[in-house]
This record gives sequence, structure tokens and C-alpha cells, in this order.
Amino acid sequence: MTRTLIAGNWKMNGLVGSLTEIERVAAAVAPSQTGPEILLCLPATLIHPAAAKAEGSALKIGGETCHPKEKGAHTGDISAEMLKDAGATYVIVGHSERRADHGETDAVVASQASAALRAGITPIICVGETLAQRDAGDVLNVISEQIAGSIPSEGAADTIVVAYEPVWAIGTGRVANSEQIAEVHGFIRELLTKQFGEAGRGTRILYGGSMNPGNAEEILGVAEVNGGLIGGASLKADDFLAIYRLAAQ
Ligand SMILES: O=C[C@H](O)COP(=O)(O)O
Repeated sequence: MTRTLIAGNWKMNGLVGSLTEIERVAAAVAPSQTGPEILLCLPATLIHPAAAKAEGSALKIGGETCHPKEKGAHTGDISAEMLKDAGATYVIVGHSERRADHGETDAVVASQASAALRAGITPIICVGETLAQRDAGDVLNVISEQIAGSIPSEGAADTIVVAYEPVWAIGTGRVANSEQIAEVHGFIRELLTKQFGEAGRGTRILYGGSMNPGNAEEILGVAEVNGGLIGGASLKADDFLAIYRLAAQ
């Protein structure tokens, strides 16, 4: 059975003082082989100390992006190997904010996901349409193109995670409704089974976009939703843990 993944994305938030929130999350989640997985993807400055705080708990730590290469003259970048060395076991790639702010194309995202696999960490590959694309009736075309271009050839059904994040629902308080989520998640599942065969049924597909303790139960109950990628509501331990507990029910 697919194990639900509750993943937080702190984006460009959090100072060293915020480690107390991470400590609170870690203290509340005992290691277990069953129930949902819990993960916080953090700014690079917090990964190593957060991994130390999370040791011995169920909380996993991840990065928010990585460079395709292992090392070299790439000022300001971070490699998947560096993330792993710092204690990360996951990395988000292709988040719409990276695609928009840094011009990351599907090909770049695929090379970042490939780098994560090379380093032995799990890429969470993000896809999602803008409002203009939705209004133009282009959602499934956009998703199909992003999935085809962003999953690296060496990716396997159980070594990647996909996150569907409609851009118009990110940080806006506007959540996709259950029908919209079910349509896109079902479509992504079809694409994954075409690509990976039966194994594609086991790839986790997360929903992201204004998920919070008030709407998580409904979203997590939608077909083919295998967890969440949570931005704002992951910054506070209480909210993030509330979502985790809903997933564990
Ligand atoms: O990666 C997380 C998403 O961008 C969702 O962010 P949000 O929960 O603040 O809308």
C-alpha cells in the first residue's frame, strides 16, 4: 500500500531561531514503519541543524532545490550530494516558484531530479498549471508536457514523488476543489502507469496549494491523493502536526 507523505515546504522562511518549531515537530512524531511519512523541506541554512534535531524521530528533512551537477563553479548553488551530506533524504525540484523566478524548464527539472537520484535522495517533482492555462482549458496538456519533460529517464515509480500544485492555489488561500484535484491526480496516475506500468500505481502524488488543517481531511480523501506539499501551514508546528494527524487517522 502507498504510504502517505506529509511534506512541508518552508520556502525562503526560517531563521536559526525557527529550529524550535522543528524540534517540536520531531518530538511529536515517533519513528514507525506504518502511518504517514512526515518531511520538512527547508532552506539550505537549516538542513544540517534540523537533521540533528530530527534524529531518532520520524521527521525527515529535505531540500528545496538542487543543481544538476555534483560540484564545481556554480556560485550560490547547492548540489544534491551536499543536501544528502547535510542530512536531507528528499529534495523538491521544479516548484513553480523556481520555474518562474529562475526560468527552470522541464529539462532543467529533469536534470535536477536526476541529480537527486544520483545522490541517493528522493526528488519531489512539481507540476501545475497557471490560472491563465486553466482558463484556456489547457490543464491536462500542461500537466502532460511537464510530466513527460520533468521525470528523468532513470526515474523509477518508487524512486520519485510527484506533486500537483496549481499555481493559482499557492499561497492564495484559494484551494482547488475536490473535482479539480481528482481530475488532475487521476490524469497523472494514468500518465505514470503508461510510463512505469503497474508500478506507476505506487508512485506518490501529493497535492499542494493552500492546504491547511481545515481542508486537509477533504483533500487527503480525494482519489489518487497520496499526501500533501504544504507551504504556509508547515511553518507552525501545531498546524503542520494537525495535518499529519489527520493523515494518520
Ligand atoms: O510547496 C508548497 C506549495 O507551494 C503550497 O504553498 P501554500 O501551502 O503556502 O499554498
